[in-house]
Amino acid sequence: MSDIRKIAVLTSGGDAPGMNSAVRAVVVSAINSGIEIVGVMRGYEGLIDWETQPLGLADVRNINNQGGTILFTSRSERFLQKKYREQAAKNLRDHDVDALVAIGGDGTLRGAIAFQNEGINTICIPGTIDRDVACSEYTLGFDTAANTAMEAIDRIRDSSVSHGRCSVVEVMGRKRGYIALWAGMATSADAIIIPEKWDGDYDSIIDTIKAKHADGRNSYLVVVAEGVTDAPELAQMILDKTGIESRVSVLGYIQRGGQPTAKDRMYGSLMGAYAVDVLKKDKANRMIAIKNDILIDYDIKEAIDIQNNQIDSFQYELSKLLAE
Ligand SMILES: Nc1ncnc2c1ncn2[C@@H]1O[C@H](COP(=O)(O)OP(=O)(O)OP(=O)(O)O)[C@@H](O)[C@H]1O
Ligand SMILES: O=P(O)(O)OC[C@H]1O[C@](O)(CO)[C@@H](O)[C@@H]1O
Repeated sequence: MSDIRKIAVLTSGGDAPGMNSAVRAVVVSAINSGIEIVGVMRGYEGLIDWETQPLGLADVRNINNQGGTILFTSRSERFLQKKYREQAAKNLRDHDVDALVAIGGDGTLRGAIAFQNEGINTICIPGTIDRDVACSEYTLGFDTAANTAMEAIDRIRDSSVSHGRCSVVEVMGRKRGYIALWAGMATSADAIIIPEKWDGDYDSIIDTIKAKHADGRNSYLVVVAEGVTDAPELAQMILDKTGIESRVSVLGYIQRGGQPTAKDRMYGSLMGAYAVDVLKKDKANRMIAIKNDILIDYDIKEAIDIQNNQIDSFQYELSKLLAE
């Protein structure tokens, strides 16, 4: 019989489609196991201010299809300071909470590691559109974001073709190029610029566009991951060197919103239920992850030490080959 009687759940960092499914699965699994559950609002901020609400089955009914997070989220400057983490830990202890489930990206995981020092057992679920939690092959929200970006780029291309322009589309991803690679490959972009592979070779992009232009093509698509290069400067360079009118679209926050895909609902549900199982086994401070499409859990300190700044070279090379 597990010692866990009451748990808290929060979402933190950038919101990601699928977080609601994870919250729902945590709540339903906990209640089914006789565990009381409290929702912490606005991530680590709500933990510091004890902004919470008890969660019952009715609170999580019909939320699988909702974008964003019903618990709201934040980037908490205060949680970086030990005195506020102590306050948050005191709040949990004062309310007899035995463990915390934190759903978020690698920053949220770092927060959980710092929180471990305050004696709080935290289980993390990877939720971020960036797919940048290296220990896990998948993070909640990526599939929805990549599909949203793909659909937006499809629309941009319609206009680009009509006008005979080059579209430079900037997508999110923080320091990872997964959204750019997937959305770019799915829309047969002429060039995809991602941090893991970018060597600053603007000339090859210009040469590719010139060659296609000479071959009779009239529109072009370049997908750029945020932060790698300046999209307006790139568009200007394309105009200057090819004479082709170029326009920039920054997709921005539409990539974070919207109804989650089936994959994000499914993985959110699986990970949320798994997190409660981990607690029922009296495990502490674990990171839930997907490896070879199977759910596993790591010690959170081991999880953060897993680094992977690579992107699948086969996929990247194929994206170039298929950009005919
Ligand atoms: N080293 C740390 N110590 C304590 N808390 C931290 C640390 N790093 C991050 N956090 C907390 O975790 C919160 C979430 O991190 P961050 O804003 O980087 O988002 P994330 O979880 O990486 O998600 P996403 O990448 O999708 O935005 C931070 O706002 C901060 O409160
Ligand atoms: O919501 P904010 O704080 O502007 O953060 C934007 C960042 O969050 C993400 O959407 C998710 O981490 C990144 O892709 C992006 O760089």
